[in-house]
Amino acid sequence: MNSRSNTFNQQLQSAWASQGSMLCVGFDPDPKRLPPALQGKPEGIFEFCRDISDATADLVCAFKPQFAYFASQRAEAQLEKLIRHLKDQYPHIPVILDSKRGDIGSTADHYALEAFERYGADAITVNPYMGFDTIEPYLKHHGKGVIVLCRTSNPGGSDLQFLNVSPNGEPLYLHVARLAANQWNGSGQIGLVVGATFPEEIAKVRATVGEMPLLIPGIGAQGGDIEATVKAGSISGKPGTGMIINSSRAILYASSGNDFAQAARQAAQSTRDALRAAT
Ligand SMILES: O=c1ccn([C@@H]2O[C@H](COP(=O)(O)O)[C@@H](O)[C@H]2O)c(=O)[nH]1
Repeated sequence: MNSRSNTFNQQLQSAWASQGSMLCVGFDPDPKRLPPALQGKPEGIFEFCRDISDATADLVCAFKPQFAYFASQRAEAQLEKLIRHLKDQYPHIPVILDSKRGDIGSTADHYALEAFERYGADAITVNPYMGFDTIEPYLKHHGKGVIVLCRTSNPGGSDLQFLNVSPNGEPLYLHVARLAANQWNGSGQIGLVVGATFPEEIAKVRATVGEMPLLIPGIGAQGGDIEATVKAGSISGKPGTGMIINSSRAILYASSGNDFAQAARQAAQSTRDALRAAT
């Protein structure tokens, strides 16, 4: 990042203010669910995501491509092209590469290069299970966002994240939140993933981490409650900030027809409006 570029955090603050939205549109392009006009097209995945980004860019504070959907289809070149399109057309909207990386430092160095230099993402999601030395390589990329899994939206997240890990009975996810806020965030680059399916835990995380940005997946297809989520994650005195609330399938597949982009816009608009109404 050159010294004149905005950091991920600055981009987010500006996007919350100028877009008036905490909605993040997630790109999880399932080849079986592409509209008829794009099925089997060599760049169908790119075109699908591009058209949805163009239809929703004025409604969002961030975009979040999910790496696995591209890699499983040998469509990494389409992911590169998509992020280039997003950065060219919507430089004010941060792009979060959701790849949930986690490995020893020497390998993490390369995951960081892949995310920030190859793909040009503004932020990445990472798994904290292997500890701080596996997160540090991402932080060397000054200004880039590093969003750490904390309390994930899936039911099985409770298998580990709810285990008590301290004498006062603190669950692992809160321990991660405390570490992230008090020890790992000297450079202000860290955010946390907390699922909309667990609003009580969102509130506990918010109480632990102050104003740290929270990436919140789980509304839409996973059924998370928008009102409860916004209430739990809000920052006192700063409405409309602090949360990047993701919806992927409910927006991408709002229509299975060739009108997919208009339908995605309508779904994104009503989600953005519901988030605003709950703020
Ligand atoms: O705890 C987590 C962390 C990440 N995700 C990702 O978010 C989207 C959710 O998609 P929907 O279609 O809106 O359910 C997807 O890319 C997941 O990999 C998550 O769901 N939960």
